[in-house]
Amino acid sequence: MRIPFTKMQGAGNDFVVLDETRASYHLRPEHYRFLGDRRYGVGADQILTVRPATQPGVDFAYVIHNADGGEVEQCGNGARCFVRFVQEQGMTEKARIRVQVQHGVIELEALPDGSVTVDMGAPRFDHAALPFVPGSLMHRTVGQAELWQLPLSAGGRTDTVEVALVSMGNPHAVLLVDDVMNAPVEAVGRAVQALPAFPSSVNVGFLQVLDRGHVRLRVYERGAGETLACGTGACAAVVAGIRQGLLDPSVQVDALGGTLRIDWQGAESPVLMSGPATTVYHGEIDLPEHPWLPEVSKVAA
Ligand SMILES: N[C@H](CCC[C@H](N)C(=O)O)C(=O)O
Repeated sequence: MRIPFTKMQGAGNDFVVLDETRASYHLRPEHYRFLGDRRYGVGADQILTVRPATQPGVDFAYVIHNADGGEVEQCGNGARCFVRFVQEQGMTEKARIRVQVQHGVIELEALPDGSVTVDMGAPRFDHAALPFVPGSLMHRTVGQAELWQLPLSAGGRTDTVEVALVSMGNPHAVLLVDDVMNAPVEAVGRAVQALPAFPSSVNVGFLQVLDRGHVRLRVYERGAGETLACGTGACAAVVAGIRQGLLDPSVQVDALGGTLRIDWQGAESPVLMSGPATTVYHGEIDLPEHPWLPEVSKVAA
């Protein structure tokens, strides 16, 4: 099956965008894995699909699959690319659109300077929202945040990391680090994701606070590994920092791949995210009915 796609990126988090507003391709997880593969397919952290809205007062539906083929609830950098895509494709005349995702509706606005602002909705902290199953894990309270002590066994040693938990529709565990560039992102990220406390896995953020309005962040994402930027991860990290009394309501987030701005007034207010969204190229790909990919474990990441 030959399908058109658009390659896009937001602060280095990259996407394959598919238009299913006229017809569905009826893709399976193996197809999304193939599209996301950087050797056999197009290569991307996530695959974003535009579908017709199924509820009133909404312009489009927005479906997200990680590179591992799994469908997920939300993608912030992808949302900015989503609105850029539907505008460039002439699918809407609006500068501000409402888009339905798994857990609700988000509002996206493309600004004249080329950046895009997204109302990502309010964060949630209840364990069911992630989900998080604490079992016998210990925690302490700092400011408004519960900080959970997670035992990680790596290399025969058991260390403990302390995380704040935030749901942006998708699950995030955020830990504070002194030097994000030397943080053991993959080792700790994988170990946290493997814990039974996270039955649906989790995105793991490594947050370095530079001052009350400026942070550095790296994220080991569920279903994609470390990405150059994570929009929902930036939202979750800033919310976690504000709740611990470390950050002001408006924060510049420096990710490896670019800069995002996150604003949150606390409590039930929505998290607002601003940042870049770029179309890289348009293409077509012959998608095999039964794509073959090597075992990831045998192939260097
Ligand atoms: N890996 C995430 C989805 C993509 C999030 C990220 N790319 C963003 O910009 O928010 C998850 O499994 O929840």
